[in-house]
Amino acid sequence: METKVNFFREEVVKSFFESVYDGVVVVDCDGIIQYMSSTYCRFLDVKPEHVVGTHVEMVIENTRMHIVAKTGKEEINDLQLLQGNYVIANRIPIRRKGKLIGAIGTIIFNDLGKWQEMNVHIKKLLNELDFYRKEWNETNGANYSLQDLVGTSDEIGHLKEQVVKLAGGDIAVLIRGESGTGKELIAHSIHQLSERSRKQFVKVNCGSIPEHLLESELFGYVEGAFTGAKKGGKMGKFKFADGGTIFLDEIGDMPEYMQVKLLRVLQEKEIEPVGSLQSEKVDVRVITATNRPIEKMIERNKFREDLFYRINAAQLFLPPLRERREDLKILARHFLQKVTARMNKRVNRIDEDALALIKDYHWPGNIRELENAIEVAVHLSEEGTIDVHSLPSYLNRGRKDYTEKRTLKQQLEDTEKQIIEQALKKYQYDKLKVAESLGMGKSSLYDKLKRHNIMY
Ligand SMILES: Nc1ncnc2c1ncn2[C@@H]1O[C@H](COP(=O)(O)OP(=O)(O)OP(=O)(O)O)[C@@H](O)[C@H]1O
Repeated sequence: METKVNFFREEVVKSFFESVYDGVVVVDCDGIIQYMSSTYCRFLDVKPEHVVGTHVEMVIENTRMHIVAKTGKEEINDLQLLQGNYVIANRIPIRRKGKLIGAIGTIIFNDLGKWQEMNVHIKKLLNELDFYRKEWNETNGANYSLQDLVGTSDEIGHLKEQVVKLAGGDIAVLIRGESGTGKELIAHSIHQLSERSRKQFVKVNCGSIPEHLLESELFGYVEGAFTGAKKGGKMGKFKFADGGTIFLDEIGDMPEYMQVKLLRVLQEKEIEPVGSLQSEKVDVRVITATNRPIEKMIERNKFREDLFYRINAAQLFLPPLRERREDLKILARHFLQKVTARMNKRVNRIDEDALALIKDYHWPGNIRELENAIEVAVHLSEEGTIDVHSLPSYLNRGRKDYTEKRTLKQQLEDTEKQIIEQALKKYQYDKLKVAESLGMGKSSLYDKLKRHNIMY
């Protein structure tokens, strides 16, 4: 009688599992499958006798059964990607006399037609969510802070001190430096450290927005402002950043008519959306960045001097990577860690020859170029080590050209050019100061500027 009841009980449980759920799996506390319903086996195209005794991760993709069987924390209505589609998964721990002995998991995808329809809908929504999340982070979030600024050189140390000093208060900061030196990272850090950090950080790349759209992007527009204007109008970036910080990247690329409008906004602290007759107050801290020689542009009437003084209450200068070579090693290692974590590939060494090559190269694209080079190297590396062969070949070529094909005179000329360019940047293109700092007369400086074809 007892065996009959047991047999009956087992059959009831099995039929229940088979009819109510589209898939049932039971694992022990080590994640080993003890039971899998026949519908689940059919769905995964496996045989029950092959899966029992196997670790669940070997059979079911994206499973978390072994985790629930370890932690004892149930997971209800989780979306799990299985065979290219999402199913609803429940994972419940099994306990005997209070002791965790495994877990039971169920999945539902019931009416296949309906479910596929819903799947398409879910995937579309998840894709959209992903897109908006990225977009939001890119434009509205200060994703970096001062801790992300890697480097042990005096230049970086000094820069960090300046950032801390300038962050508090509402002073307008102009960040200068070649492309890829970390200007955006500094802008994020200033915002993060300021009293405005709980409000928006809004980035606008003045160089990449088509000229005719820039005004409405920055200041917004009202309904009916122009053909194609959205119903209800559109909020501009300045309004969006209200209470927070706006980062105007590539300010040197701002068209001249917009420079006038921007100056007015900075002076009056109010914006006028396109098509509106009324201005609106905004409270925004302005941080700008450029890699262009603004002083020279002012001389040529390409940039307004009054705007320059508005945005330039304080200035931070980011030296190019080739001028702080002592940071190269630590930066290369930093990017190695970052890239391997993202790619899930184990590469934990950069050998001495590869490091020497990295230190020799002149890095015209600065830190961004270094980051890309390390990413390539991680892809190409073998046996967990980056060597000279895994680094992009142009690093090698650069060194050969430089040392083998150039005469001493040419190399001295190159160095002279580099020193003058650095001094020009340091003294913001004030030729008198540059000449003084280099111990030469102004006319001799002009001769060299011409000879080296340096723009000034
Ligand atoms: N000191 C640093 N430590 C770590 N990462 C850095 C550092 N400086 C820059 N980076 C990284 O280098 C990349 C380029 O930096 P960023 O975009 O801030 O440069 P940028 O000067 O604003 O460039 P662009 O002028 O082209 O816009 C980013 O991925 C940034 O995180």
